[in-house]
Amino acid sequence: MDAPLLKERERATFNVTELIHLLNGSEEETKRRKELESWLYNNPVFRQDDRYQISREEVYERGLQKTRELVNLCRRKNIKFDSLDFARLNISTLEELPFFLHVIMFIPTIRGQGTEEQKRKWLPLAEDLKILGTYAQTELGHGTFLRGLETKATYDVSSREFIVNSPTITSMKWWPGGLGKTCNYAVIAAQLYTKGKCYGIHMFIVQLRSLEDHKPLPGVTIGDIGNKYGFHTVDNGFLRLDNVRIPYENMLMRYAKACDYIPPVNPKINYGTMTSIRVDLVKDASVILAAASTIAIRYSAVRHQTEIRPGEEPPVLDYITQQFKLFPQIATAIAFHFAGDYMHRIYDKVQSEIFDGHLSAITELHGISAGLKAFTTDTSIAGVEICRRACGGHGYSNASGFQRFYENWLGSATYEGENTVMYLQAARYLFKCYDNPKEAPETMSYLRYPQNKMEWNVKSADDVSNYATLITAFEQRALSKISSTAKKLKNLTHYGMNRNDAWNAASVDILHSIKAHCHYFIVKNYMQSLNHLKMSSPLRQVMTAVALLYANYGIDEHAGDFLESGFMNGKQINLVRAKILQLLKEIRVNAVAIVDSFDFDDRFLRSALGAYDGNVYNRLFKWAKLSPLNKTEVHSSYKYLRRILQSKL
Ligand SMILES: CCCCCCC/C=C/C(=O)SCCNC(=O)CCNC(=O)[C@H](O)C(C)(C)COP(=O)(O)OP(=O)(O)OC[C@H]1O[C@@H](n2cnc3c(N)ncnc32)[C@H](O)[C@@H]1OP(=O)(O)O
Ligand SMILES: Cc1cc2nc3c(=O)[nH]c(=O)nc-3n(C[C@H](O)[C@H](O)[C@H](O)COP(=O)(O)OP(=O)(O)OC[C@H]3O[C@@H](n4cnc5c(N)ncnc54)[C@H](O)[C@@H]3O)c2cc1C
Repeated sequence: MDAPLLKERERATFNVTELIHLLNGSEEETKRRKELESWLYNNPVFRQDDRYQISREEVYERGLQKTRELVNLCRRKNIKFDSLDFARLNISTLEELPFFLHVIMFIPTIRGQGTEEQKRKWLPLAEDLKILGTYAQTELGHGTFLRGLETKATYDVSSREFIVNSPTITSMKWWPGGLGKTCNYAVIAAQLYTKGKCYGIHMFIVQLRSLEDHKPLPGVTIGDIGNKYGFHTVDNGFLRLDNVRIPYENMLMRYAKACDYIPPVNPKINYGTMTSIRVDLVKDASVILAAASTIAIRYSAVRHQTEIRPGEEPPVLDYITQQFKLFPQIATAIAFHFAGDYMHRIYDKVQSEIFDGHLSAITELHGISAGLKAFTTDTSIAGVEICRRACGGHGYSNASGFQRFYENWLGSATYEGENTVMYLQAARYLFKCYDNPKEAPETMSYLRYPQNKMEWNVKSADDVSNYATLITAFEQRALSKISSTAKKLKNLTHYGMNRNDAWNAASVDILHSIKAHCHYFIVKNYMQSLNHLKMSSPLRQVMTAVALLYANYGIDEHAGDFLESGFMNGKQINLVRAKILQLLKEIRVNAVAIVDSFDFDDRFLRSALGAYDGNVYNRLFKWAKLSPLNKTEVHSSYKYLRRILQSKL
């Protein structure tokens, strides 16, 4: 192992294994995760060393080979698709596999919106992979505005069938994962028409390809939408339906009935699958940022460059600017880890209420999940890029491992709800609670108390080491934004603007308000989670420093907000900045040990810069030699080069 990483690990002041188990939930959870990973990583099909030297078609084919291996493994080990074990396996492959949507959206939509009879029919087929489905909602012309979707499902009473049709080019389904070449079924979001009346979006199970030869069925035009930033293993596809007839029983009718139409108690119950993925994305944001931080910190500990003191070329991790870039990323990854735990707890609670027929909580769940999905994906996407840039030239190489994270994760700002739209959806709920504070859920309970123009009684750097004062700072910042925006909305409507135009006119302020609220929630949840966790005092000291860094860094990053709120003054902002420098120094000794606690296998990171042994340069050279251009000493295209060299200008 590279000596610098050895020395870094020897300097650690806490037990790495204790933090690994804390982040995994328990020692047993850690053991189970590592066992599952070993089943994957020991399988050569999950290799990735030549990932950037193969074509899109080979990448897609590899994706299907991995799917086959993953499915065989699940069958051998009796791992169900809706199990925690499968979720762990899935994140460990960190490849969006072609059948991915089948597991995370097609099956859950049937499970959540099918009648008992429909579940009895379709779930065994889907769980046994007799059929492979996707979630086909987005169209060429509409992704966000679901009420604007154009695909039609017209009920034909005489034949007891639905006629599913794409009436225009913009109504073609566009983007669904696995739609292009993999899936033979889809849950299709379509406007339900019966007896000449439109009843809005409902979900319909439609067969797309023959189960015998996989050819498209009559009336089905289908294919891949072409190359994208990432998701190369996934055949995101297009689909045009030309009056395809499906049986009456293929409309998912747990909450609505087509014949003599009975509407769902809450029409947005049909959107439940999207909410479940948004909840997952909060924890995924933590994993992606933790992986990128691991690569950047380990590399920064072995990369020596220039001098602080003459004659000494230090690891770049000794530069305060490098620490200022990277340590907040570690802190953010841990903050989002706890936010993801919170989201899953809330989701499970609401799901059980929904299955008991109580739908009231779905608006709150939507409001919270939409906001945190946008906040954590936006922040982590930016964080991965900060980590990449912190690795200089080698960070720009595919050998760094960053591109694979980045190219797939970039999509999270768009899929499952474009982030601006999600922020505004969350804000819609936030301002409703502001106007009716008694209805505010626990996550917005601070709205119940009028904003007091409190002065932050912070006199020294030590005062910014107190969770309560920091939580109050973020609370007051959010309240200040929300109340001033609410006043703006009130003025706009008072002077005659209708509510929707006023909302649009104030939407930039609304965006700032909901982001401030999300930030407050993340800080509060982070600190309260740490307070509830049992840990040794050496570990608590480290975790406290990291949590304080997350909060103080957030104040520094948005200093204008805190000053504008009147809650802090310039002197106090400087105290925060002094505290940040003190925390960077305190964390430095444990930086490598903290990312070791994220416990990523090298075969997950697939990074010459972030491997556990720190043997960067040999790994880079070995990877470079894989380049197809190096198959021959003189490339076959030399004939062109020769002409260039011999040509006369
Ligand atoms: C590792 C992860 C891998 C992921 C792989 C990628 C797979 C990707 C799959 C997809 O992308 S699937 C498609 C995702 N598409 C979307 O998310 C579309 C987003 N758009 C919408 O959700 C809606 O169009 C909208 C933005 C909510 C707007 O709809 P509408 O115009 O009807 O709403 P409003 O008039 O604003 O009223 C909103 C009203 O409805 C409630 N609500 C909205 N959504 C939900 C929901 N999901 N659950 C519960 N309630 C919802 C909202 O609270 C409002 O209620 P009220 O305020 O009126 O009470
Ligand atoms: C990798 C990937 C995988 C996907 N997989 C699937 C899938 O499996 N199934 C599926 O159905 N879909 C899928 N999608 C589609 C995805 O859900 C949509 O792209 C997404 O919902 C955004 O919709 P849109 O593309 O129409 O963007 P638009 O809504 O057109 O957004 C364009 C711009 O308009 C702005 N905007 C739109 N509405 C508003 C508003 N009300 N207020 C303010 N600004 C607004 C947005 O903020 C954005 O800046 C996938 C997309 C990607 C990138």
